[in-house]
Amino acid sequence: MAGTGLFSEILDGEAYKYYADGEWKKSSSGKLVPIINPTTRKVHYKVQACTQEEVNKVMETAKIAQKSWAKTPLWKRAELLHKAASILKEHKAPIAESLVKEIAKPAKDAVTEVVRSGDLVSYCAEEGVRILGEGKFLVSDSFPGNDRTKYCLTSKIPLGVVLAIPPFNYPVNLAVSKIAPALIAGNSLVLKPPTQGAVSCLHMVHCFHLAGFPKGLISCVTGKGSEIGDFLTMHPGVNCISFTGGDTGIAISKKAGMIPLQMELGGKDACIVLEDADLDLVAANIIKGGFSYSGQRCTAVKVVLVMESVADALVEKVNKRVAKLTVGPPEENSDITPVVSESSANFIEDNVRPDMRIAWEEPFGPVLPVIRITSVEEGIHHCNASNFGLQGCVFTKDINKAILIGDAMETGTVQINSAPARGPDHFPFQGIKDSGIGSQGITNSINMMTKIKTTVINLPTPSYSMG
Ligand SMILES: NC(=O)C1=CN([C@@H]2O[C@H](COP(=O)(O)OP(=O)(O)OC[C@H]3O[C@@H](n4cnc5c(N)ncnc54)[C@H](OP(=O)(O)O)[C@@H]3O)[C@@H](O)[C@H]2O)C=CC1
Ligand SMILES: O=C(O)[C@H](O)COP(=O)(O)O
Repeated sequence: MAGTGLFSEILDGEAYKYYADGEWKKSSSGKLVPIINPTTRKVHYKVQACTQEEVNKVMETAKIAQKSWAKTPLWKRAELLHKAASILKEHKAPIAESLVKEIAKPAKDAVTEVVRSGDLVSYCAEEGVRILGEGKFLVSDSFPGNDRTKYCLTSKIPLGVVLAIPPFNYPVNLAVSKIAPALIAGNSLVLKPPTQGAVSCLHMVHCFHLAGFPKGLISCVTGKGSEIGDFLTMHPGVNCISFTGGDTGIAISKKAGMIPLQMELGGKDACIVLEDADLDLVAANIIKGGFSYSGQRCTAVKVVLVMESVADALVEKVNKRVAKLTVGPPEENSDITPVVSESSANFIEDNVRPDMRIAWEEPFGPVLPVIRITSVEEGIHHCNASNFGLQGCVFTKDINKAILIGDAMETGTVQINSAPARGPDHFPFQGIKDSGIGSQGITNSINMMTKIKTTVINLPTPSYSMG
C-alpha cells in the first residue's frame, strides 16, 4: 500500500515529505498542498509546499553532488540505474495505487506505466554506456589549407543541474524519462512533480533513494507549479530544463535563461483516413488513440479527417465501439475514468462546439471531432493549419500515398496505419511549432543533456600514422 512498509519513511502523519540532500523532509513553510482524487473529488493525499529557501538549498546541494557524480565511472552510474529500475518494478503496486488515486489512471495501465518506467531506466543505463563511452577523433588536414598538425578529441560532458518537470498524465514515466538520461550523463537532477501525480513521483524517487544514489544528486521539491514554478525555472543554479506539459512550457521557454531546453508540449494529432483504408483497423485505432486514458494523452487522436465517401461507414464503426466503452472508476479498469480535475471536465463539456474550437484546440478528454474531407490536400491543409505539430497518422493501403502524405504533414512524427504514440521509449519523440523544442526518446535525451567538449592536441610538425 502507498506510504507503508518500505515507503513509510516518506510519509509524516497525513502528509508526504519532500526529498532533499538524501533525506525525506517536512517543509518549513508548514503548508500542505492537497491532492484531489478525481474519482471521489475528495482530498486523498497531501504534499509539502516547499519554500524558495528550500529550493535554493536543493540547487546548492545538487551543484555540489554533480561534481563528484561526473567523476563516478560510467559503469557504476549504469549499475545504480539498473538497481533503481529493479526496485521500481519490484514495488510497482504501491506506485500504481497512487496513480489510480491521484490521476484516475485505470489500474492496469497504472501498473504498465511503472513497469515501462523501470524498463526505460534500464535501457537508458545501457544506451548511456554505449553512447557516452565513445567520442570523436578528427584530424586537421581534411579542411583545406591545414596540415595534419592538429588532433581533435571530442567527448560528451554533463550540463550540470537538470530541472525536470513532468505533467500529470504520465507523472512517473515522464519523470524517469528525464531523470535517467540526466543521471547516466553525469548530471544531478531536481524534480518538480505535477501536483496531481506528486505522490506517485515521491514513491518513485524513494526507489532511487533505496538504490543508493549519492546524497543531493536527486531532489524532489513539491508545491504548486503556479507558486514555485517560476522560481525554479528561472533559478540561476539550473543548467537545463526538461519540461513536458501544456502552454506553460511556452511561457517557461520565454523566461528561461541561456540554457538548453527540452519542451514536449501539447498536440492536436490528426488522423487522415483515405478511401482505401481498412476501416476496422482505423476504428480500432481511433478508439485506442482517442479514448485511452480518457483522451488525456498528448498523442491522443484529436481530430479525424476522413474522405467523405467512407466517412459514414467509419463513423458507424467508431460509434459501435464507443458504445462498448465502459465508464467508471479506475479501480475497476473502466475504459473512461474521471478526467483529472473538475475544471478539466468543465472545459471539455463547456467549450466543445462542433463547428469551431474543438477543431483546433486540445480538449484533453474523451472527445473526438470528425471532419469530412473531399481531397487529401484538404486533410493535409487542416493538419498543417494547426499551431501544434506533435504527431499525426494516415490510414491507407497505398504506401506510396502514405509516404507522400506523411512527408507533407508538419508534425514531429507520422504513424502509418496506427494511432499516434510516444513509445517505445527509445524512439525519438518531438513536436514542432507549439508542440515543443528538441527531441525526446532515450538516446536523444542523453545527447540533449550533454554538451560537447573538445581537446585539440597541436603538433609541431605534421604526423601521419603509418600502421
Ligand atoms: N508532448 C508531450 O510529450 C506531452 C504533452 N503533454 C501536455 O501536457 C498538458 C497536460 O498536462 P498538465 O500537467 O495539465 O500540463 P501543465 O502545463 O499544466 O503542467 C505541467 C507541469 O508544469 C508544472 N507547472 C505549472 N505551472 C508552472 C510554472 N509556472 N512553472 C513551472 N512549472 C509549472 C505543473 O505543476 P502543477 O501540477 O503543480 O501545476 C506540472 O508539473 C497537455 O497540454 C498535454 O498535451 C502531456 C504529456 C506529454
Ligand atoms: O503524455 C503523453 O500523452 C505521452 O507522452 C504519450 O505517451 P503514449 O503515446 O505512450 O501514451
